[in-house]
Amino acid sequence: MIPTPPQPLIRLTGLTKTLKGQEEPRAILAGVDLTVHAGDSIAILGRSGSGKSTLLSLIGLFDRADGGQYLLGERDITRLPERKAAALRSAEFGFVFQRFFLLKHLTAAQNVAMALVNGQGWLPRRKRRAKVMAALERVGVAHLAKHKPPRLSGGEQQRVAIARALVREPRVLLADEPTGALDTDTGNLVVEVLRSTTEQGCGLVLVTHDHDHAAKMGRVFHLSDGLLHQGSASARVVV
Ligand SMILES: Nc1ncnc2c1ncn2[C@@H]1O[C@H](COP(=O)(O)OP(=O)(O)OP(=O)(O)O)[C@@H](O)[C@H]1O
Repeated sequence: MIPTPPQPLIRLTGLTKTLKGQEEPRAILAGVDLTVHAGDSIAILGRSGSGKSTLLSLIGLFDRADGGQYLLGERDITRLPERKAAALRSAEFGFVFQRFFLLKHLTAAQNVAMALVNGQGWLPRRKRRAKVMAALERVGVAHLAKHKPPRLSGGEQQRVAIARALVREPRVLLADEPTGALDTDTGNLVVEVLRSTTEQGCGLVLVTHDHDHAAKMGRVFHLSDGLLHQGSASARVVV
């Protein structure tokens, strides 16, 4: 018997987004196709303003596409109303940004625990603690659980932010320039940490300007003229 291929986590087909400002409407995404399976790691490269963050915000349900189709598993969520989108966003996605957005008066563990408050109500203390410590452990900073952000390096803070994104066990991690504020070595470490999350079945979509970081992902796409072109990290699409 031929095994059935696994169901994709995400399937985007012909996704479009046009900006309707005061000037002429401008197509930012002109028909994006992308499939993400469990355990996939995907890099999206592209020049500044090409629409990478726009695409990530559509995938993460911060915004909705104008056209095309967005399937999450088998569910069509192309035109989901905001209330439902918010619930799905916190249940299914983890987000990592260039800035860490940690609360400086809370410890690393408390920062990670904050993500559990909104998503799952208050879990019993012991369960909450176990989840928080497991997330910190996963990114190699459990020993810093009691430290507050001002005492942590940039790379350590970003790892705490990744733990915060992982603690609700998202199906997909969306990272927008997560190494933008870090030096080269620290950035490399953070990319390794992000890549390692896919070993436990998380899907990862990384937006980056760094071709070396992109090359560490399983698939590399270039966004240009509103379309995703699959290629290698070194192949620069002429725009
Ligand atoms: N809310 C908005 N209002 C007006 N223009 C916007 C808005 N959001 C994005 N844009 C424009 O849409 C285009 C795509 O922006 P986007 O941030 O997605 O690009 P990007 O590839 O992520 O860029 P960068 O690499 O510089 O972060 C840009 O020209 C940007 O100026």
